[in-house]
Amino acid sequence: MVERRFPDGFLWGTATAAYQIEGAVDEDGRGPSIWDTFSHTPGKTFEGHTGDVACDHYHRWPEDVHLMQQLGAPAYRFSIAWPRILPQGTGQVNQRGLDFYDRLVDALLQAEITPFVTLYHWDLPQALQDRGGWAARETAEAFAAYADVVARRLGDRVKHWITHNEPWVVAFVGHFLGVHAPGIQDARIAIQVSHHLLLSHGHAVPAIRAASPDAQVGITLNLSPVRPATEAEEDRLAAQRYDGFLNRWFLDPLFGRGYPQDMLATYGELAPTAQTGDLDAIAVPIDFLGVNYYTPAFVRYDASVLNPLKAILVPPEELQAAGYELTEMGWAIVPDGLYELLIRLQRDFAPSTIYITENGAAFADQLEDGAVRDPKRIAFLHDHFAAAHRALQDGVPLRGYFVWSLMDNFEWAHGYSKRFGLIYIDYETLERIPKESYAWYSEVIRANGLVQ
Ligand SMILES: N#[N+]C[C@@H]1[C@@H](O)[C@H](O)[C@@H](O)[C@@H]2O[C@H]12
Repeated sequence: MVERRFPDGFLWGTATAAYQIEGAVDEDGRGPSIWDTFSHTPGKTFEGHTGDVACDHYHRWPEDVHLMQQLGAPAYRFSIAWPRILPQGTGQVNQRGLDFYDRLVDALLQAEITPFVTLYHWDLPQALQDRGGWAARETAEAFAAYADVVARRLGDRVKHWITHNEPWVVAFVGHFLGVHAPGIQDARIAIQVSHHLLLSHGHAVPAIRAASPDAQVGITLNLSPVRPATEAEEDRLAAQRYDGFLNRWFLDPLFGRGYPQDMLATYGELAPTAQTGDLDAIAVPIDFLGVNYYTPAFVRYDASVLNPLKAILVPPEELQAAGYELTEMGWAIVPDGLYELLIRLQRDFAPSTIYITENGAAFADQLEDGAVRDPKRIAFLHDHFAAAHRALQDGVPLRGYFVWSLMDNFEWAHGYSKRFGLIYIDYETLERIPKESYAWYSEVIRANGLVQ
């Protein structure tokens, strides 16, 4: 008995990203990316892990497509490695790189799986970083040219395009915190990078549409409801600033409102340099908003922090002491946060369509007697699916849900120490072992809903 049935045609899927699963970093003309450089820099990743081999998806993709087919998910979100297509970032196109994705797309369609293609999931060609990276306005133009090349090759078959994955992480984790590639720690650069990422999105959308008629084009943002640690005025104001930093800084310009005035005031002379026409380009209408949701942001005021936000995240141990269950990432498990986020997006921005382009969790998965029992992941997904269903019933235009991730993979600075997959990867043998959650999710897809 299906208690929470989703609409007919709801797109259940899984998600991955090129650098996290492909490996084959020196094969078929691929150029180096900033994550090749970063992961090979001592001290940057867990135990020096790199994406050199990853899950070897570059060679094992037929098996992976078969596993998707067996799962029964009608959609698959993956990213294209810019350095495979344009090894120098611009200029000479590497046909063998295009050929790989051409074969993958054809195999997905053959398996009746709808491809959702993310054009940028963090693996900037190192050659572009050497020329300033996302801090340079020229990289925004290079991205649009790259989007054009890919859409011309795949646009007859790929009809769902995501320009960027999580520009907030690219800008602030890669250029302010410095714990992601390229490892820069500069607030002014990070804010300027956020502008160039949005500008590149604005220039890529028309290029994609020109090359891929009737395509649906969107962008994926990492978004969270922001909750003050206490009801104290200073915490509430800090949460408001953090909401501006994390959510509204991207949502407002994408939905035609320009940068939020309160954040421009907070940033002061750190505010980005924009040219006439930039905000109009960024506000190009999109067909859907991709939402990556993992956990709320719990925030408290802290005058001692150097950045102008004067806000810090409540540490995981405090959340745990307050009764929240945590994932292996130290993120509080709050399914209602997904409902709260979706309702807020519908109320404040009213996107025509929303896809949850990532939701999932890392747990301490163990291979025992050839099987991986992951009840916590099943419970996590069940409760988040239920929250999504509730939002659907309250009118949110949710059209699909991609579980992060199809398989365990290279979790950026955490290397292979965090497992998010529905499929367990034995990194010694690269064997794929579907976890219990894989079978459970397959049942949800077959029933198109939750059965209890
Ligand atoms: N951490 N974590 C898991 C997951 C990461 O593996 C993805 O690449 C990102 O898009 C997003 O951060 C979410």
